[in-house]
Amino acid sequence: MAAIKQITREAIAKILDWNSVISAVEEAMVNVSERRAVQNLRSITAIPKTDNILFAMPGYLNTDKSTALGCKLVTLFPNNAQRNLPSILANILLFNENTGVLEVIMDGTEITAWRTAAASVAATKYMRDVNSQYKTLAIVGAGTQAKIHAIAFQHQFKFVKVSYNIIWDFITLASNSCSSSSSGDEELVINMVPISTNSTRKNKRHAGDIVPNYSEEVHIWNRTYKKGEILCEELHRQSKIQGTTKEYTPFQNLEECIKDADVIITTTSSPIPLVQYKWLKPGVHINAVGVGEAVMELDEETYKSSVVFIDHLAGVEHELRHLAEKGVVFQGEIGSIINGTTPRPSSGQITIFQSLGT
Ligand SMILES: NC(=O)C1=CN([C@@H]2O[C@H](COP(=O)(O)OP(=O)(O)OC[C@H]3O[C@@H](n4cnc5c(N)ncnc54)[C@H](OP(=O)(O)O)[C@@H]3O)[C@@H](O)[C@H]2O)C=CC1
Ligand SMILES: O=C(O)C1=NCCCC1
Repeated sequence: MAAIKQITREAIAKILDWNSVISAVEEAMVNVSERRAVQNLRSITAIPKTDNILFAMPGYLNTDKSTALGCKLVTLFPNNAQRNLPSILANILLFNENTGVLEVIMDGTEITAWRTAAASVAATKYMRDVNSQYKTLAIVGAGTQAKIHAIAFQHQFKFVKVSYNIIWDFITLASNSCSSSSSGDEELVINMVPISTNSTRKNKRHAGDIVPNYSEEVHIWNRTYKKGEILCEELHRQSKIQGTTKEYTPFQNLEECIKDADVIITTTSSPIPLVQYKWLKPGVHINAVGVGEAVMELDEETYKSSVVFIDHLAGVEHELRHLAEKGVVFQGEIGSIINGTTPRPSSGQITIFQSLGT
C-alpha cells in the first residue's frame, strides 16, 4: 500500500485564502441542503468527570467536480488555554472511496477555524438585508473563533465608518469641532479644524478640502476584559503590517459593545444568555457560533423574535434540542437560501445563523 500522505498545520495555513474557503463552504452548504453530501450525525464522546469531548464527523461527497470520503476527528478541551494549546484541535482523514484505504491525514485545526468563520460570512451574505449597512461589527468572545471571525469579516465586508474632515482656515473657533449626520450610507462627521492663514500648505491641502477619514468599527467584548484588549491590540498590529490601519475597540460593557452593531458574532461557550433582545438594533444579523449541550449565548426573546437559519437541520435537531425545547424555531438551512429554493429573510427582520459545525 502507498504511504499515507501527511499534511501539517503549517502547510495547510499557507494554502488557505478567504475567497477560496468562503466559496468552498458555500458550495458545501448547498451540497448538504441538496443531500448530495452524506453528512451523518456526528458522534460525541464526552470524557467522564471532565468537560472534554471527542467528536467524530464522517462524510461523503460525490459531485460533478469531486468525490471524497473522509472523517474529521475533533477534540474540544476547554481548559487547554492553561496549557497554551487551542481548545479545539482537529485532524482530517481521507480514504480512497473504491478501496477504503487511508490515503491522507491532514491537520484540521486551521481548517476548522477558517471553515467556521467562512460559514458565518456566507450566512451573513445570504441572510442580511442587501440594502443595509455594514458599519459596526461586534464580536462576543476573544478566543480562536473571535479572532478568525474578525479577520474573515474584515476581508469580506470591510466594516468601516467614513467621516470627513473639512479644512477651515478662516474661522477661529472656541471649540474646534461640531458634527452633523447625513442620511446616506456614510455618517458625515464634520470636524472643523482651524488652521493658520499663514500655513505653508506643505501637505497640499487647501481650505475647504474635504478629507476622508476611515475608522474601523469593530467592537469586541470578552468575559475576561484583558483578553479582549489583547486581541484588539493584536488585530490592530496585524492590520498595520498589512498597511491598513484599523482600530478594534475592547468593551467592558456588553450592551455598549453590541447596541449599535449591524452584525454580531457570538463565539463563547456561555450557558447563560449574554445577548439580550432589548439591546439589539432592528435588522441586526447575528451569527451564534458557540455550541455545546447547554450553550445558549442569546436570550429566548432574541431567538423567538428572529428568523433563525442553521447549517445542518438533522444535526441541529439532534444536538440543539435544548434550544428547540425552549421554543426556538429553525426555519431552514443556509444552503437552501444560497441555491435559491428558500427566499432570503425580508428586510428589517432580526436574523440569526445558528452555527453547529461540520
Ligand atoms: N459552530 C461551529 O462550527 C464551531 C463552534 N465552536 C464553538 O465556538 C466556541 C468558541 O470556540 P473557540 O474560540 O475555539 O474557544 P476558545 O477557548 O479559544 O475561546 C473561548 C471563548 O469563550 C469565552 N467563554 C467561555 N466560557 C464562557 C462563559 N461561561 N461565559 C462567557 N464567555 C465564556 C472565553 O472567555 P475567557 O477568555 O474569559 O475565558 C473565550 O472568549 C465554543 O463554544 C466552540 O464549541 C468552535 C468551532 C466550530
Ligand atoms: O469542527 C466543528 O464543526 C466543531 N463544532 C463544534 C465544536 C467543536 C468543533
